[in-house]
Amino acid sequence: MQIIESVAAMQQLSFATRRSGRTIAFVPTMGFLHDGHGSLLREGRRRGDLLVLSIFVNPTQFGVGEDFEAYPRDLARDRAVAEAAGVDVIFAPRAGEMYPAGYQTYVDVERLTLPLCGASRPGHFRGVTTVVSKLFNIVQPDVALFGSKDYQQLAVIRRMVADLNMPIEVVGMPIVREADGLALSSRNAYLSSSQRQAALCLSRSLRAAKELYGAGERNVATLRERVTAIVAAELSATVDYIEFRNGHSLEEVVVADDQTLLALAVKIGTTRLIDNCLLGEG
Ligand SMILES: Nc1ncnc2c1ncn2[C@@H]1O[C@H](COP(=O)(O)OP(=O)(O)OP(=O)(O)O)[C@@H](O)[C@H]1O
Ligand SMILES: CC(C)(CO)[C@@H](O)C(=O)[O-]
Ligand code: BAL
Repeated sequence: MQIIESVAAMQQLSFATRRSGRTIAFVPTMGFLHDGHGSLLREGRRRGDLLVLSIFVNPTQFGVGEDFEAYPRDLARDRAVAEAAGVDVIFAPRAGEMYPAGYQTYVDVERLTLPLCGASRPGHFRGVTTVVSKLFNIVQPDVALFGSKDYQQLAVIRRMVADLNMPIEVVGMPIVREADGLALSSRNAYLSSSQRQAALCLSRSLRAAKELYGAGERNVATLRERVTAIVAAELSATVDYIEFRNGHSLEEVVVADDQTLLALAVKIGTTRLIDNCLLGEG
């Protein structure tokens, strides 16, 4: 496994790989790897000849007062996880090379970025689509893999790839959870053990909404009441949003169907966690 920090060296390897007729699978991450990343890497290993993992804590997608500095980092551990997953190249650029002095170009997806995390984190998706475009230009993947834990991010990237005619297959992967339901997330590392217990209110409330939906409830107001009650029962939980949206357009819905996305963002103490499900799935 190679570790490449230079943009030029990564680009050279990508072009050489494609010229030789080999395919490239790409998993972009911010590091501090867990088995959610592991599932993307395993699928990437299956789909490409060269498997590239990027590790870059992207400053442009963090707002003022967010956790850019505190974001967990452990390159030594990530190396071991990547090696075990069969990664060929870790691309870990420095921020100064991705955003040198004079940098002023951004990619913006319009409507899909307005609600949900886009509303709570102004500028977040502009940072994501910008860095992902740059990474795509550097790594030149045939296929790129993203997790549906970040459901809106996946939808926004699919839109960007279609709108900008990027010749890349975007693959969305299911959410990997702990045995008790908690969605794996690098930010879970911020939680104390009591907060870790409280954080189960996210997955528990998704399950309850799915059960209610499965029993025939279609009224979003009723479904929302159930979810809100479960989250509100946790003293350390503060709701950022509880939203029922069309799983494709992300427009708000009042009558649920199988394609309705239930998306949550909840702060446990100061740690903001997200989770989601489609009401008709599973
Ligand atoms: N539990 C999970 N299951 C499947 N994919 C996941 C999971 N968690 C993260 N991913 C995916 O891994 C990729 C990299 O995400 P990232 O490095 O931000 O990890 P993260 O755990 O989501 O971190 P954060 O704490 O910032 O939410 C994204 O495509 C993301 O959707
Ligand atoms: C896609 C991504 C690597 C861009 O920085 C990030 O948003 C993430 O880890 O989901
Ligand atoms: N997992 C998406 C990256 C972020 O929260 O900034």
